[in-house]
Amino acid sequence: MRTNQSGQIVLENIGRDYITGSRRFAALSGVSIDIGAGECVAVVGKSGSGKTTLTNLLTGIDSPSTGTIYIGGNPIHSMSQNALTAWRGRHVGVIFQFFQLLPTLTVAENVMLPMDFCATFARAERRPRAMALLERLGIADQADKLPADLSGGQQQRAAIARALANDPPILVADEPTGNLDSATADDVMSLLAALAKEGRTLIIVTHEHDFARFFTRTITLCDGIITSDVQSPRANK
Ligand SMILES: Nc1ncnc2c1ncn2[C@@H]1O[C@H](COP(=O)(O)OP(=O)(O)OP(=O)(O)O)[C@@H](O)[C@H]1O
Repeated sequence: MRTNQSGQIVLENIGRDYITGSRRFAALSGVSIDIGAGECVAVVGKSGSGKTTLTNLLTGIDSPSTGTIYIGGNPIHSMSQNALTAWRGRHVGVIFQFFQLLPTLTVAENVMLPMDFCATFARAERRPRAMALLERLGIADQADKLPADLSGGQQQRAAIARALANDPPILVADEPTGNLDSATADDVMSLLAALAKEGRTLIIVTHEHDFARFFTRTITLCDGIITSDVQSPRANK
């Protein structure tokens, strides 16, 4: 279990405006959240409510128009793009609906990429670490295949292994089960929830209400504003 606060996320009065021509549109406004290390948080809301905008801010893929974001004490709202990219590689694992594995690299090479990019592990340690992660995700036997040769569930497991490559304190997943059948989706969500129990912070955008049991907290967005923020005991403890 992690004991430090590197997984703590504090957003204060966040706004994100998009400007199209002469129109300014507030995709998020007045969003303040304090998420403790190890929380497993669902972000829900109708299409267009601002969920992806919020996750892009948490991963440093995007920056807020107003407000502050401190992650593990780092002021990511004020970092340069280069600093953000370096920070993200070590601190946040990102999981996407459509996996986004590089199609020309093997599964193991995909998992090694974040380690290669950040040089977090010595070169000789990278493949063994990738194999250990794939073993943990139950797909070590797929390591030398290309992503296209795997099922959707296996590809998402590979993407989770890649997200864990640099042992980040935070995982952010945008609709990670949106492209999977319901049994596979349940397996993937169980896996993700287990990672939160190790002390990682998990933020998961989901449309699926069946998954409420996996979360310790559910944040609902509507038109860019938080309309509810409910803590719940994790039922599958
Ligand atoms: N680059 C952009 N330029 C202009 N408007 C944008 C841009 N990105 C998002 N928006 C708008 O911001 C609002 C929030 O979008 P966002 O993608 O965050 O919603 P969402 O809740 O993730 O939706 P979905 O569930 O459909 O993915 C939407 O009205 C969207 O049209």
